[in-house]
Amino acid sequence: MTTTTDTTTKPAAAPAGETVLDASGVTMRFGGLTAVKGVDLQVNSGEIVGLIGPNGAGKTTFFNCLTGLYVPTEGKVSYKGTVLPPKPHLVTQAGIARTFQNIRLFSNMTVLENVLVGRHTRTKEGLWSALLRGPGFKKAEAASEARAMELLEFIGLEHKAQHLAKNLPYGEQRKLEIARALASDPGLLLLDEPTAGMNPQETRAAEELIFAIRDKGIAVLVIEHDMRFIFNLCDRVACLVQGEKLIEGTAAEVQGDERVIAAYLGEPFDGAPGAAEAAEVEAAEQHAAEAAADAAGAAAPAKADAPAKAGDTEEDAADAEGQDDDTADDADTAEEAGTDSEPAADADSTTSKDGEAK
Ligand SMILES: Nc1ncnc2c1ncn2[C@@H]1O[C@H](COP(=O)(O)OP(=O)(O)OP(=O)(O)O)[C@@H](O)[C@H]1O
Repeated sequence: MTTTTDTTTKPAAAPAGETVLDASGVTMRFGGLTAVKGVDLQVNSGEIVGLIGPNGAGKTTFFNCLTGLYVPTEGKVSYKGTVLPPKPHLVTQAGIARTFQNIRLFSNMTVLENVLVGRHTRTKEGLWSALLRGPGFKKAEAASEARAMELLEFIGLEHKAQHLAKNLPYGEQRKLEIARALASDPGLLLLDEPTAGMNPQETRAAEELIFAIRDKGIAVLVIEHDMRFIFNLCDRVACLVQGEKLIEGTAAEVQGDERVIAAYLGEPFDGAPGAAEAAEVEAAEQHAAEAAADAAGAAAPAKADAPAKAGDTEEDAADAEGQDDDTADDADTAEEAGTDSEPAADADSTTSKDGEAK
């Protein structure tokens, strides 16, 4: 018969300063899209590290690479010096837990049961043992339940242990997710937008909770869009832009970096990730527009004095009209050509011009 073992022993808290997470050169491609590009990031014990970046910067994809949900195209992820296999359950077993951007509770289970689910990686309950409910199983079950209640007390929800998860207010559901993640006794907790949808009081409470988690010796890596929250909370902040790490530093360093501000405002800046690709696209568009404008000029009736060549505006055409004897014909020609050779910056009109030119 399979024996029941409760492995409730907590992993020893890392000594201060030990590298808990070491991600190096993590790259994730989806077909032609590089969502994460060569990202290096370390998180040390005793630290709260923030990961920020505009929408679509690759933050969640990076989390998914860390937790084995995605197999990175390149790079490796180590936890306390051991390279992690890209399998979520093995990553959890190793000591990394996470929450998700969207709440993923078992809504028809009680608060306590939700936390107990999070304990399963720390217990080994054999099938026979579970079916027969022998003394070993009962002991393990009681230990798990005690630990789950301890966690509920820690997040302030012990009085709601028997409530259905779906009946909790939003802020408490978020807390419960954190308790469930903590139930696997992690050394590193990854939080994906833990305060999304929270009111200011709930956000403040979440901040307190994360500090308390750090004080228990658990390192935290947190994605969040609420900058006040991030800069208040984190010892270090890394900013991703278009999949690349733009900057990493203290809250003050990152907060004051004008490239970060520009990235959030969507303004271009020298050396911005993706800037080279954007410049290539711009040059190609410019080239196509010039070619189309030339073709439009060539397609116009070949009158030596006709003004309707590429780049001429309608005003030019109208001026020329007055200088030409064949006024009616030239006016039509000039109008068409002038309209068709509007400044070449508009990619859509470039396409249609191209079509017409051919
Ligand atoms: N499974 C997938 N298949 C294809 N593309 C994906 C996949 N997951 C993410 N992406 C793309 O990768 C890019 C990064 O997405 P990701 O969700 O990681 O960004 P994010 O920084 O977390 O954004 P947000 O702050 O809005 O959550 C986006 O362009 C997204 O569309």
